[in-house]
Amino acid sequence: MTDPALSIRGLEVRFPGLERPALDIPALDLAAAEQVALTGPSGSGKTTFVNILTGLARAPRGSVAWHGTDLAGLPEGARDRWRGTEVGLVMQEFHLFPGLGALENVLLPQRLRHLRLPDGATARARQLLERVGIGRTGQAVETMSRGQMQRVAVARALVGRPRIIVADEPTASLDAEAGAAVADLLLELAGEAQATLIVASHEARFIDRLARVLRLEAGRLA
Ligand SMILES: Nc1ncnc2c1ncn2[C@@H]1O[C@H](COP(=O)(O)OP(=O)(O)OP(=O)(O)O)[C@@H](O)[C@H]1O
Repeated sequence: MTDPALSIRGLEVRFPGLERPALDIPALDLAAAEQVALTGPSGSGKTTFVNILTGLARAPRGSVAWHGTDLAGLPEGARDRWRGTEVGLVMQEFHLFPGLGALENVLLPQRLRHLRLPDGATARARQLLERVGIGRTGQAVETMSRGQMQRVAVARALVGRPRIIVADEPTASLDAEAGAAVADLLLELAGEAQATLIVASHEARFIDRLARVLRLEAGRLA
């Protein structure tokens, strides 16, 4: 693989009280724009891995390099800044801000990161909301259906043009129809943006649609 997007070497994460490492990944490379499922039984290390991949937690041993930046060598503040520009996150429980409309939710991370909104951010947010099928951009998010909420979260994840999109059980709390719509949007929009997509999921109907499947078993890639 020439110039992988992600290159992991010698990653090991241990927690107190556990005999074996929660994660033990000697080597893993992902190409840019690859679409990857992360799956495995409960307790196999998926959340731990997502936290390491997104820099929410620091790798205590080994290297986790995205486009040449080794997250293991960055302190927390630098990892947060890196995540803010490089990663779009979609979580199971949406993490939207109640009381604000869809458009303001999509723009909120941009507002917090930059002192003023970057040129074109509002236009791009509106365009993304239209793309994910949210017509009433001022509707307070807490009044939306769960499927609509997750579609707002997908638009928010993409608005800053991240090179990496990580979704943690994005369809687990949605019914089949809403889940399928969110899966379609994630695959299409990540593909169009040529972003590397990593989806942690238990759901066969989603996993089967991703080009590559990483299966964790007791912290190791099977
Ligand atoms: N902070 C922690 N302290 C101690 N043990 C932990 C900690 N975080 C995770 N673990 C342990 O590490 C292992 C992997 O946990 P992790 O949450 O990554 O699994 P998972 O595959 O995401 O599970 P699930 O699908 O149930 O969410 C488990 O044995 C868990 O109990």
